[in-house]
Order: sequence, then C-alpha cells, then structure tokens
Amino acid sequence: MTRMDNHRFTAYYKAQNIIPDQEWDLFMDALRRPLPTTFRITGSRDIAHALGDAIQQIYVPILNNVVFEGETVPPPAHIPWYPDGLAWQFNVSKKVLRRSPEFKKFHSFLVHETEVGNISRQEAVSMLPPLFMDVQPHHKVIDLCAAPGSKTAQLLEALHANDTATSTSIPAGLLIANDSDSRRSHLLIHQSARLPSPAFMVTNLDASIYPVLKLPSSPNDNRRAVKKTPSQLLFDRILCDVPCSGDGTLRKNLGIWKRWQPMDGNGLHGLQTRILQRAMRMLTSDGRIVYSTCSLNPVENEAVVAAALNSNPEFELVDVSDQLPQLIRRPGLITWSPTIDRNVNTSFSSYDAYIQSLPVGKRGDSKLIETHWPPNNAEALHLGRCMRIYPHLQDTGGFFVAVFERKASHKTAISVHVSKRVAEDSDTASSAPETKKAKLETNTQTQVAEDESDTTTSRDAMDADPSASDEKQEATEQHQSKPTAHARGKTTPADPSFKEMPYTFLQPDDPALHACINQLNLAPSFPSSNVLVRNPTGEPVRSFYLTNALVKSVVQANDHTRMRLMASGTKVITKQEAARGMDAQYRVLGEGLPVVLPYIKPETILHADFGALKVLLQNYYPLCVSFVEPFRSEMEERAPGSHVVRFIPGTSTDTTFCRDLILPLWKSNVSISLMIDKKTKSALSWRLFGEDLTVAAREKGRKQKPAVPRAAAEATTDEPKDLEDEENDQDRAIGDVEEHE
Ligand SMILES: C[S@@+](CC[C@H](N)C(=O)[O-])C[C@H]1O[C@@H](n2cnc3c(N)ncnc32)[C@H](O)[C@@H]1O
Repeated sequence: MTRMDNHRFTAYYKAQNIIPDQEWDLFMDALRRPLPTTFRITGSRDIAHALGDAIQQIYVPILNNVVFEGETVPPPAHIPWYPDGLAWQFNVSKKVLRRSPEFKKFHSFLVHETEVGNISRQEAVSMLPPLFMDVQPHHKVIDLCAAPGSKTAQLLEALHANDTATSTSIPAGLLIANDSDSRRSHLLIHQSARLPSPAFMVTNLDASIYPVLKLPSSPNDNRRAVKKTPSQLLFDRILCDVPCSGDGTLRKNLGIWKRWQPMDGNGLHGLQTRILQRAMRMLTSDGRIVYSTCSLNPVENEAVVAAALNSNPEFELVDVSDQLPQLIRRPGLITWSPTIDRNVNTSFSSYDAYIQSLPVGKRGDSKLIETHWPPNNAEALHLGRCMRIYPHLQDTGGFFVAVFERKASHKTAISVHVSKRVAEDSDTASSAPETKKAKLETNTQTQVAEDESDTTTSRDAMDADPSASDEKQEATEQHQSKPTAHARGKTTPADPSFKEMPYTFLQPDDPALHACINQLNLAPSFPSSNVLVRNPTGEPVRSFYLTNALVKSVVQANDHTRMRLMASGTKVITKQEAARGMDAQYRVLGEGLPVVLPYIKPETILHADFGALKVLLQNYYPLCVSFVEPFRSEMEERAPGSHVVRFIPGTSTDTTFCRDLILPLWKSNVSISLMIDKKTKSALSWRLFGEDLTVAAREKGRKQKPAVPRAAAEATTDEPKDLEDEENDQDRAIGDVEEHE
C-alpha cells in the first residue's frame, strides 16, 4: 500500500503558501481520498441531451435508494459547474459497482456508451480548459499538447455545435491537434475517431517551435495586398495544456506520493514557457489562449504566465471570474519561492541573491533562470486572475488555468467586416447543409512571402497583426521547406524521417470518384473537390477521406512531412473488393455515415422498424426473407451493394432511446448485414434492448463456458469491464517530465 505522504511535498507547498494554514489538513485529507468517478456526455447536442435524460429519468431514480451492506449509497449527481448538466459524478467503491445490481446495470450502461464514444470518462478539472475557450464552428483552433485527446474531443464538439443527432455539420473552421510524442499522437487519432470531422488535423511537432503554416490567399478576396500573397495561418483559439509534473493528479496516480520531488517543476518551466510564448505568436489579434496544467506548483504555473506576459507585453490575463460561477476557485499567487535543490531550499528571495551565492565559476552552470522567481511586477500582471483549483474545495483533482488575450489597444483595429469569406471558401455547393452563417471576423492573417527567395514580408502584413514582429524568423523557417501542390505522386520530402503517407486531393472529375458518387447516389452538392486519398501514388485505390475547404487549403499549401501531418479530415467511403464480373463497389463507412448522410438522396434511404434492427443485431447475415414486409420486398428489389436504412422506433419496442437511427447496410445476393463494428453493435443492443443480443456476445459466451469452471463462470459473465479513464494521467505524470535537472 502506498504511503500517502511525502515530506518534501509538504515542506515545498507550505513554503509556497498555496493553502491557508487552517485549511491545510482538509487539503491533505482530500488528496488522500480516491477521486469520484466523473464523466461527460459527448457528441451532438441532441444525442447528449437524450442520454442525459436517460440517466436522469431512468438511472437516477433506480440508484436513489440503494443500500449496500447497511449503508445508503449516494446516486450520481451533476457536476455543478458544467454547462447544461452534461457532466456527472458518483462516488462508489468498486465493490458496490460489482455487487449492487442497480449500480452494476448503470455501470454496464456507462461502459457500453463509453465504447461507442457517447460518454467520455474524464477527470472533472480536465474538462475546464475547453470551457474557457468559447470555440465557435468558424474558429481556427489548435490544441498544442493534445494527446491522448480528452480536451481535443471537447474542442471538436464545440466546433461541431451544429451537428444533429444523425448528421455531422461541416464547420468552416478547423482544429489541429498536435503532440510531440508520435505514439501518443496515434492515440489521439484513435480517440478522435469517435467524432469524425472533416475539419480535423493531427500534427506531430514540438509545440515550442511549431512552424508557421501557410494559408493561400483567397481567390474571392479583392484587396490588392492579399491577392497574391499567401498568409500565415493564425489561430482564433489556442490550448496549451502543457506537459507538467502532474501533482494535481495525486488522488488517482498514487505513485506520485513516492516519486514527487520539487525539481520536476523547475525542469519543466522552460519548455512550458516556450510553448506559451510560441502560442502567443500564432494567435489572431482578437484570439484567445488558454494555458493549463494539472500541477499545483507555481513555478509551472504563475511563473510561466509571468514570464510569457513580460516577454509579450501586448498580452494580458483575462478576468474570467464571472464564468462558470459554480466553480470554486482560488486566485493565482503573486509570490512564491522556488527551491534550488531537492531538499526544498527555498531561502533565496530572488534570482540575483541565488546567483550571487554561487562560486563565480559555477554561475554559468545554473539551471535555474530569473523567471523561476516572481517578477517585481507580479501585481501589475494581475496574476490573481489565474485560477487555482484545489481538491478539498469541490472534491476534484488539483488544476491551474489561465486565459490570455491581447490588450484592447493591441487588438488590431483593422476593419471588422461581416465576412462570408471562410464560409464561401468552405465548400462549393451552396445547398450543402453545413454551417455557412456569415460570421463577424477580423481579418488578421499575417501574410507570408510567397516568393521563396524573399525573407521579408509586406508592410501590410506587419501592420495587420502584432505577431508580425516574429515574422522574419518565421519566414526563414518557412524557407526551410518548399510547400508542394501535392499533385498526384509528387511530394517534397522535407523531413525524410517522417513516414506517413501523403495526402492527395482528387480532381472532382476523377473517374473513380465519379463512379463512387453515382453508385452511392450522392447529391450534386457532395463536396467532391475536398476528397483525398492516402497512398504513395495518390491513386484512388481504396479509401476516400473528406475534409472541409480550410483543411484542404492548409494541406495543399504546406508540405505534409514538414508539418508532420498524421491525419487530415475523416475517412468516409471505402472500396469493396469487386466480385468476379462486377465493377468495384463503394460503401459508406459506419463512422463516415453522419458526414455523408446530408448528401445521400433521401429517396434512396430505406425504412425499417426496430424489429428489423433486432434481427440484424442477432445475426451476421440474415436472409432477406427473414424480414417482414415491406422492408423485405424493398430489400429484395435493391441491387447488391451499399445501402442506408433509417430505423424508426415503433410503439412496441421497449427502448430507452426513442430516436431514429440511420445505419449502413450491405446487401449481397440473398442476405444483408449491418456495416458497423462489433462494439458499436453491442452498445446499440444494450441501449435499445437492455442486453447484448449480438452474435459476437453469444459466441463469446459459448467460448467461455467449457473452459471456465462453473463458479468462476458465474463470477465473470456479465461482469462489465471497468470504465477506462481516457486521460492516462499516469503517463502524463511520468512521461511528460522531460526536463529533469
Ligand atoms: C498534459 S498532457 C496533455 C493532455 C491532453 N491535453 C488531454 O487533455 O488529453 C501533455 C502532452 O504534451 C505532450 N508534449 C510534451 N512535450 C511537448 C512538446 N514540446 N510539444 C508538444 N507536445 C508535447 C506530451 O506528449 C503529452 O501528451
């Protein structure tokens, strides 16, 4: 059993005065208690509210009066500050989850909804940073340290605020999720697959030196200076959820009690500051940055904030005390005392005093720098506007959040105009059911020299954005690789070590794409100019991905190896191996259907009831004749290949989720099958019929039986696996301490 104590931790944080003396014991007691289970309902608003209602109306009443071993167990409750009641918490032991029939059922529901991405288990405090970002569907957003992606998911949801229960909108903006660790970047891609988005990209770069990305000038923009010059892609919202020592996660990462030592924070300060400073140079003039850590250490928090503000005086901290009023928080610190060694020597009140104490010959070796200490202007920087979240205040982990914007005098006063530009660029067809509302947008793109030999930029560009001071260095960076047009098969390997496939956009009149659109009966509004393929030659061999217009222009204007682009847009259609004598058959992927659905001609969508769905869940390839009319005849009349069915819940079905469901089907000569993966099938079955009716579940049950003695089988069947936490903060705490001294 881990000893939940660490004398250095106590000595260090007492020296920082982070908690008033009279609260110290409450703080430490809270740190030693396990965290409640917290989760967020994800996905489009419609689905989220339906699931929220199911929890409130079905599960809470059942869980309201549970008595376990003589004690009343509290039911799940809303996290008080989370908007729209879409985040929940409950605090029960594993024993209760496994043995109380009511909680066991609730747990199964949560596990299955988590598997299909409708619920995301996430620590409450980790949900905070995206809430302070106010992301809108037209925003250009970057999450600089994104893996494993729980906050990325929240940002994506905000970008997709206009999605409906069955179909995805195509936002005009974009979200780039970046992480410097390639293994974790893959995790990020995997997690984000739950919310397929044409506006999503993943890069694998060091955020502290994130390169300038180019954006081609708009053909619709008639201003002379903008016409020929590509601009720098600046972001409206930037999240810096930086690597940190992670001691705010002590309640769930018990190993930190033993491992914690105060120099971890000192070592991370430099990288954290560089990431925040880099973000400041990538922001539009009226954009917003959120900086966060799950550390309590002022050297990783207020010291970083102060250093970045002092080197970028056009920025200020935003007072967000009126936002999320139910969130109990404490103000940022104005003063703190860095330690100079592992033994918590915090006796030096300033950097100068510390340096003077070193032998002259050793002064240059010091790994501590001036910004580890509080600056003289700490009050003037309004560090109190930072937010500190402590475990004993609302039974959470520890966390730190700071919100930055440019000072009003530095928000560029260039003409604010109702610009349809992004929307116009967004996608070709005006009838496309996407977000194309005219948006108030300041034009803040910094232009980048198009002529590769010219390292200077236009005066307009320098005037257009305060970040232009950074331009020369960035223009030089830009020169290090030539962007390519990604004509089929032609790429310039700016980073030969980067092995990801290129991203090649098909011509809208590509014969394969044409065949696909015809076969799937897609409407003319389908954005065929934004379809890309990923393979070495750029041929339309198998899968088609869809992006929005903005993502397309970023991909085309920047070398994919230089930006270490790991993912772009979302896979929507795949080619099925052709049977002998037949042409290739295309099918819409289950995960791509919400994206493609708005372009599927309504008259081609079949209708069936939940009885048919039950048959399809219970069998892999049920024969057409096993369905009732009129679905049976309709299906028999259809040609073999990909079809889409709308399942309408009837009055006879006893389901907790009374909404239409639209799913892809595959018809062979005499049978049909649901084209969704096993996990999604199981989750659907649980949600609709209260049990797992799928073939896979039956087969699993059969396989388990002979091998397992009866008593053991009883103990394991139906035992839901634990809800897995999406954010592996253990990883975060260990893997992220990269600059140990
Ligand atoms: C605190 S975690 C991010 C958690 C994530 N935002 C979430 O909500 O799931 C910090 C991440 O920063 C990444 N990282 C570390 N150094 C980095 C750097 N120089 N540039 C970009 N990412 C970095 C780590 O790989 C880690 O995934």
